[in-house]
Amino acid sequence: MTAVTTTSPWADPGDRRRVLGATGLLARFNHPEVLAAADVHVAQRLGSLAEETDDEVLLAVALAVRAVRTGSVCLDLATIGALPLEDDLELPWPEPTAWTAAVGRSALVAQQLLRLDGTRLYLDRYWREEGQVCDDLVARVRRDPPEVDAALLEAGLERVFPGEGYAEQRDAARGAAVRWTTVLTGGPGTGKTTTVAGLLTLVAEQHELLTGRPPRMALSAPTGKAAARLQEAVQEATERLSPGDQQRLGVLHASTLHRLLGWRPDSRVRFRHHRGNRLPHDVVVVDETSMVSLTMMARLLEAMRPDARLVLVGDPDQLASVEAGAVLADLVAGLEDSESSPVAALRRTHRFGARIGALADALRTGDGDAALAQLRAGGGEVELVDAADEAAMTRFRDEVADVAVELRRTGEAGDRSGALAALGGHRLLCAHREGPYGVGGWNRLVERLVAERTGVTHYDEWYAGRPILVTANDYDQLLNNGDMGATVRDGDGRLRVVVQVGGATRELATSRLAGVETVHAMTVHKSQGSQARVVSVVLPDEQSRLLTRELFYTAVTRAQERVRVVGTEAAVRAAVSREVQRASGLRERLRAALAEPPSGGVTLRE
Ligand SMILES: Nc1ncnc2c1ncn2[C@@H]1O[C@H](COP(=O)(O)OP(=O)(O)OP(=O)(O)O)[C@@H](O)[C@H]1O
Repeated sequence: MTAVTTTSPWADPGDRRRVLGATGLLARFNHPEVLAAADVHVAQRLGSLAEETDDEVLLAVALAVRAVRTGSVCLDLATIGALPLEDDLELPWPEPTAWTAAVGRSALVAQQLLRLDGTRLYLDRYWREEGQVCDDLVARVRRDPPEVDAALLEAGLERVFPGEGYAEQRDAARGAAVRWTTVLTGGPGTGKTTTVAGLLTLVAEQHELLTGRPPRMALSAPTGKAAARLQEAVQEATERLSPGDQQRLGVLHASTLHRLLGWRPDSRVRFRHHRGNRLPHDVVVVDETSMVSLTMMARLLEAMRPDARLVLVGDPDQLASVEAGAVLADLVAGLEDSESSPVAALRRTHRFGARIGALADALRTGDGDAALAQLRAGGGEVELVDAADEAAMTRFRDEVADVAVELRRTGEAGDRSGALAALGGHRLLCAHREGPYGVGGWNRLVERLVAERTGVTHYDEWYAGRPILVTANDYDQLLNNGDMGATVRDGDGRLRVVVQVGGATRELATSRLAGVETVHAMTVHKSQGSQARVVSVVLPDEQSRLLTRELFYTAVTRAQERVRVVGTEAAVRAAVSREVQRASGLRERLRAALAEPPSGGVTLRE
């Protein structure tokens, strides 16, 4: 059976505060495993606003606040009582049917501070956003398709995606060319970016024929790092097109979704572009859509012109957004079975070896036996290092230290390209930040091993060979949260940091870098959207709530050539069987809406 965790890695497991004034069920559930103090406070506040005193209703409110805090869009009253808790914590969960009825009678629901849909309970804002995403998408899917010249399209498809090797991408692009909305999914290396570049050429060709001018195209991604990577990947894919197609596309720039929609100094969730001031673009591509939250998707959809094409690209099996929602996975599940499905799935891998692909597939489908079989099959591309085998662990630590020693050697010699090659050659990924399996512990261990080997200790924050991770967007230095760099010694003895930003290399004085951390090891969450030749994944203890299928899959698929998993069989099985489930009603709303006949010309909300 599949275990389910609703815990998000962004929940605050450290919040052990208890609310002194809490009574009844709120006090009972105010436990680090369930309700944080903030959840209780919000429930008390809303309760007093609406003069709601029912203990079970107030518990539901606090749990709805908790749900959003841990990545869900809503709270499902029917299933929340089955939440697996550590320490076999026994809690007096209300009986779901009576509980739902009590919530339904509440003044909070009557006053629309909360919304109840079946057994799903929402804070009003998320209910509205989910409804808006559903309505806007259904309207887009049902809109009359864009005009295309079929003969020109077919000729273009044959030119851009020639032969059997591109058949899957050709089909995906053919479908996308005749739709306003496309959800293009696929694991790493399945050719998504190649498909996007080819599709944009074809769309440009059609647009020019129809309007006599080139289309306005926008490339975007949820983070600066992902946007830089998208721009680089599209550039590379474009270079493989014919000169005529390259000219048609021109030079495309990518930006963050926030920047595309237009920052507003007065709001984090409202933008310059919205339903009353739509984006001017004819085509908008969003990469890494798995990292897009429900709120951001709502803002994007309302800012899109109905007659502009939207291409959402991503891998729905990866970890979802930091904020509430698992929108990409919901869109795929909610739309893929409909007659007018805009989902195009790429399955054939063009990049990594068969073994990594097979391991990723086993993880994606939750097949623990197949995952272990791949990990134990030998051959080097995929490997399991048994955490209980001391000799194997010593070898592993030595190999990790080898990378750091190479960074140190190249860094001391001022060898920029050597240092960047060492940095990009290997990535050590952990689930946790701290603890015995965490990033902090590994960083300290590696520094100690390097000190033992080289005799140089790391008392200073900066040292030649220090690998760094940029942890906040730095607009002055044009650095993105997630960029990585290596510290090298200059001819004059001073330390400099070389950072790979997109396709270019930048060099900065250490004093100019504010938000950085040492990155001999990094968390899987931070590794999202980046890749390395060799990846080592240190699995935490099998009890760890962070150990999920999505986390494991995301980690493994960062590898281009080789992946090494460090852990026990029990940890591998625990990871594969534990899926993150974020409660949301989006997929059901989409299915229900698409199952209904169109109500005489659906139009986009104005
Ligand atoms: N049909 C194909 N035949 C051969 N090689 C291909 C094909 N499609 C893409 N490739 C190559 O495979 C690699 C991965 O392609 P691409 O970057 O488009 O995939 P992706 O899904 O966007 O990858 P990711 O999201 O992991 O970066 C590239 O080197 C690309 O040139």
